[in-house]
Amino acid sequence: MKFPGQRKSKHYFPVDRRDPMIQPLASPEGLPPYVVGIDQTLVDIEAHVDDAFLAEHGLSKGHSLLVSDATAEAIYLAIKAGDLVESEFAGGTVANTLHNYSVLSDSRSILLGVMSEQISVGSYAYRYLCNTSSRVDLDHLQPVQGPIGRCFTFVSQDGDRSFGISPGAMNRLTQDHIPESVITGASALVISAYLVRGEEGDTMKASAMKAVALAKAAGVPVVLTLGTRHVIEADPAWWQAFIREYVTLLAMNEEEGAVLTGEQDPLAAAAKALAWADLVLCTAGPLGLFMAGYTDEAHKRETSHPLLPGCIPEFNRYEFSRPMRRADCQTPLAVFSHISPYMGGPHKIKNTNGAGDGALSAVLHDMAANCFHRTSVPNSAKHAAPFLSYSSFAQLCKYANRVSYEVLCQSSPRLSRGLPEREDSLEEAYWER
Ligand SMILES: Nc1ncnc2c1ncn2[C@@H]1O[C@H](COP(=O)(O)OP(=O)(O)O)[C@@H](O)[C@H]1O
Ligand SMILES: Nc1nc2c(ncn2[C@@H]2O[C@H](COP(=O)(O)O)[C@@H](O)[C@H]2O)c(=O)[nH]1
Repeated sequence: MKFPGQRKSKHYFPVDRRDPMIQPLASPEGLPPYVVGIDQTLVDIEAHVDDAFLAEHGLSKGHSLLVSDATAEAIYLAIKAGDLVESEFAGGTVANTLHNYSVLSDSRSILLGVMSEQISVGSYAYRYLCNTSSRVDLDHLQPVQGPIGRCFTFVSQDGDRSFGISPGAMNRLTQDHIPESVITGASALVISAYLVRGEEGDTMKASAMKAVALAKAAGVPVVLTLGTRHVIEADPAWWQAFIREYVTLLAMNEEEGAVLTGEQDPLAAAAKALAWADLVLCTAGPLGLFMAGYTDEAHKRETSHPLLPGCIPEFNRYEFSRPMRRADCQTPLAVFSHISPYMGGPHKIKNTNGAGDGALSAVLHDMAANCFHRTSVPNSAKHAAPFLSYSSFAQLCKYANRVSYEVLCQSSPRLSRGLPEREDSLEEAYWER
């Protein structure tokens, strides 16, 4: 496993070097960690359109809506006829996150979902497989009759994107394709709110529920990304109860946070969501991102950064602490952190698609690195308490933000490579410009 972000030596732990303190990895528990995720397998078909096109096809700007087969066909014909298709690339919010996690960490992740049984060269299923990192293990995908999903991704002139989803067979994952040992052996289980959005007869929701129940019983952190506000606003109370019951890490953007919590301010939304989740990542577009979580009073660490104003005054005071589950804290202390976009954001944003997924993959990488370090160096002072991540809230924000920046600089939501090797430390890259 590659370390999350290049650091100065004081932060560096030599997981790939011989070290007398490192215990031999003899037991099956000592195998390298992996992250497992469940997603609707779909391909993003990107087209640049104006707002009139969205209105004509009943799409909602900035959101993801299901479309009927007839609408999908009309859209497809229109974008082909207008020569508007920019790219066709593997997508799916969880699959993007796993792909990016694997690229960043150079480690294995496992994707659960469906895949067309018959694949011909050039088909969407073929493209999906070609565009997925070889570090993402696809061996557990369920073979199905019929096509995977299509996600028409419309990029507007202002860079905003809207999705029209033609599901195909993407919601047909059945419970017998949720292998118990794969879930219980993972460093984290990643799911999205999209998984509950199906039609009569779809089995995806029940399969996802089986997985989260297994993860909870095994103490595996469940990571939920909200995906789009439409799914949440249909029943915020159901989601609050679901998060309280199952979710360790909640990832959302400020819009999704607003419908879940009723709070427009991303910091206030993150703080409110702490009533249900242990750790919250709330991205806020040009405002950067916020993290909220718990640490034990005994392990709190004060920041050396300037204290920030906000709806919670000096909210970042303890951002040098490391996140813990609330139930693992004797005296839980709520901790908050914020970071503005890396370098103020790219000079030119190519595509905001997947910027939030990118941030989440960085946090997952840090969590998995923590599991790896715990197994490799169990006596390390780093594991004096059951922390959820290797790094502090402040450092997690920095890394997540850095990865989002990388996604904004390219046209696909999936990283084509890891972070630049010559970036000696995140700090230096920040301050040297
Ligand atoms: N317009 C922007 N300018 C600078 N940074 C941005 C911009 N939009 C997004 N980002 C960066 O990408 C991250 C995730 O973006 P966001 O749009 O909030 O996620 P999502 O894709 O989930 O809606 C932000 O936290 C920020 O770091
Ligand atoms: N699994 C699903 N993924 C979806 C759906 N609608 C959109 N998406 C994917 O989201 C990413 C962009 O993520 P964001 O962080 O920028 O919002 C994109 O690649 C789409 O494939 C869906 O219904 N299900």
